[in-house]
Amino acid sequence: MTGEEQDWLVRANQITKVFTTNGQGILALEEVDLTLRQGSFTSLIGPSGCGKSTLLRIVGSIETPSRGSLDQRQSPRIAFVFQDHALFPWLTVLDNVAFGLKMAGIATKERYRRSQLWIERVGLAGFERTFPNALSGGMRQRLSIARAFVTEPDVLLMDEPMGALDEQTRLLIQEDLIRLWEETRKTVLLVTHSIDEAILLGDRVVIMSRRPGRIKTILEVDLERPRSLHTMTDPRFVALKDTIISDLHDEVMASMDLR
Ligand SMILES: Nc1ncnc2c1ncn2[C@@H]1O[C@H](COP(=O)(O)OP(=O)(O)OP(=O)(O)O)[C@@H](O)[C@H]1O
Repeated sequence: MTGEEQDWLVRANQITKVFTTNGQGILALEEVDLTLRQGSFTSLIGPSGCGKSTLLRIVGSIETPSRGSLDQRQSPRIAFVFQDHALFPWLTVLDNVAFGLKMAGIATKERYRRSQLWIERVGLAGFERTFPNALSGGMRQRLSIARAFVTEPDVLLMDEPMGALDEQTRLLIQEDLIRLWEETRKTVLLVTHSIDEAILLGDRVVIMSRRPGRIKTILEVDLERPRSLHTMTDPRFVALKDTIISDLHDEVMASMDLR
């Protein structure tokens, strides 16, 4: 058996997804196979509209495939981080983080202890009593990350979590995510438009073709950990980026009918 056959946690098999709007069918995904190995970080990249979010939602069981199946091993607990934060504006930072633990039936004292720990880990100490609308975009994103990690999920599904942030804030949060991931080794699927982010964070980068989305290429990221923002200047990083740019360029041009 190969490593992948032994260690998989979630496996999408031959997933096809058709959306029907106004009587018209849109083929979003076609026969996609994707395996998430336990403790691995997978980055998913591809042209706009190729079905990345749809695939992530199917992997997280919040969308159903039209054809194909999803296998999960050991009923993994799944948490999401989305770009729009999905925070509760009427709850403080502390209560936003504690919310998932409350739903899981964790006793008050313990859920505040764990929440406080994660608030500190993402650099929000001192903001426990603040409401989300008084936080900057970067702080809100940190809060979303704390909220996802605090529930100790087996699988973390992140859809463009840093898409709305300015470059400096994005770099800081990428650095935080590298550290948090290297400490916790969650199984992660990250959808991103950023090639740098995909390589910097990922153990492998899955490149999708234009719609209907299929898996075009899977590239292993052969860069040792711990990583930092300086990893981006490593010649292997630059070479990998070059390969991905060529692959994506072909797909984006074709998706716009520019070839
Ligand atoms: N609920 C829906 N109803 C109808 N069509 C949908 C729905 N969700 C997605 N689609 C369509 O499916 C295709 C794939 O969408 P999806 O959001 O998964 O792509 P994406 O690669 O994540 O895009 P982007 O990179 O622009 O965020 C698109 O053509 C989109 O319009």
